[in-house]
Amino acid sequence: MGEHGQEKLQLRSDALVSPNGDTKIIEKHVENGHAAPGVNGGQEYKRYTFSPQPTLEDIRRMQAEFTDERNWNQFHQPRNLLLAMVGEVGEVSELFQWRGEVAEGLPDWTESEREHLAQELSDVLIYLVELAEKCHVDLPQAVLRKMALNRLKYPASKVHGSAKKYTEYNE
Ligand SMILES: Nc1ccn([C@H]2C[C@H](O)[C@@H](COP(=O)(O)OP(=O)(O)OP(=O)(O)O)O2)c(=O)n1
Repeated sequence: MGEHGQEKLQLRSDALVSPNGDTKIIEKHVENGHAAPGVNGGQEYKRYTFSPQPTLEDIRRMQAEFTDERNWNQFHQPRNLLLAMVGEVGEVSELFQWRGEVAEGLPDWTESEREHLAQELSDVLIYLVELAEKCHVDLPQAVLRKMALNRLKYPASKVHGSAKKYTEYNE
């Protein structure tokens, strides 16, 4: 591939599709060097990826240590954990409310707003993982089973490019 071709490829991999469907070239949407190829509306772009650690089991164990050290297990029954998680979801919602739709990567948010969001999303995850533990749901395996079901319910060949719910598709 010539120099020109490489430049085109670079531009394409920097393209991001905004919520209204326009493809934009943006300067910064992947941080910490994590990136994987993705597809959005037929366009290739760098998909944001996570660090591999901690695993869900790591998070479950760390939260169990946190609650044991404080003798808080007595308060952490399933219903309380569910209410705590929903409360934290509300805190995430507060960060988004009245701002209108935002593009992937939250380009207009300050570092402090991003950190606040990271903290609130972490609270949701921590309570979700502990809720699953206390309900004896093996969350990593349950997710695999559920994703297999989702693939059966929404075959890519049938639903490609459509966001309709499965009940809206004619047999
Ligand atoms: N009884 C508790 C209280 C807190 N936590 C842990 C899990 C959450 O990650 C975090 C929640 O702490 P807060 O209830 O203080 O909530 P925030 O951190 O969101 O603070 P604020 O509500 O002031 O934004 O601490 C916990 O496991 N059990």
